Amino acid sequence: MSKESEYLVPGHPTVRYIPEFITSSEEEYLLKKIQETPHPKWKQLGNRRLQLLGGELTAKNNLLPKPMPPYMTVFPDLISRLKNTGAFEDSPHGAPNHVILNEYCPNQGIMPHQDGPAYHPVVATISLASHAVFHYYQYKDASDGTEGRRVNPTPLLSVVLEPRSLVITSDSLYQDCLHGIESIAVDSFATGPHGVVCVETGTPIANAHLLRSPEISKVVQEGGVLERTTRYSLTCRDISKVKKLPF
Ligand SMILES: O=C(O)CCC(=O)C(=O)O
Ligand SMILES: [Fe+2]
Repeated sequence: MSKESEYLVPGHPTVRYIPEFITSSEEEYLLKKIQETPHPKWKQLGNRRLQLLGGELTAKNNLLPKPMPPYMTVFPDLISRLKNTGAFEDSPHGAPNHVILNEYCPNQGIMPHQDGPAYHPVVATISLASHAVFHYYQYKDASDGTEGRRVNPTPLLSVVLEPRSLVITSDSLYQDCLHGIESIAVDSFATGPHGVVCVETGTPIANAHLLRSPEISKVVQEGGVLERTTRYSLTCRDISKVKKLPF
């Protein structure tokens, strides 16, 4: 499914955006299961909390495997559905074996970062409950003599992630670029000479024509604001090295 050109973000063959990857009733079910999770399963970070599904990474980038919750493997069986997209065809296990469940309240985001070498370079992210504006960034050219790798603050590419959508990032966009979400409560869009841009970063929204929700696509096409509510995301990847357990 993901290989179909209708889902490609123009100019970026390494991003596929698939709206309505899950249904509203599946979303409702997943949110209920997530909200029922016992408190100790959440890891509190400085500005958000998360759960690791499928196990933890060791210092040497091995996965210490643990069973996934039934909502990933039994119903709605998101792992099989992700496998069916074809995105993990060439990955070591042919399917994701690790998922980060992130919770973002309004005003929470994630700094531009790279996901690191433990993973096969394909990431599939399902969004639940709220939209997000997801930015991909490049490093600045270090040939200007500066030390270290500075990030160009203007995103290379920005996409709107609707609730229930899937976004698949792979290849050079995964390996060479960074990605992040601004820590704001309201996303604003304004019309300009080159179409609608995200006001925060000044970048056009590359998947505007692929959006499915009438409310979101109206704002992204005509300008306006989208207030964030709490968003949950399931970031699914395949960790190459899996530690064998002694049982
Ligand atoms: O929540 C998202 O959409 C992105 C999460 C992410 O980049 C990560 O967990 O590495
Ligand atoms: Fe990430």
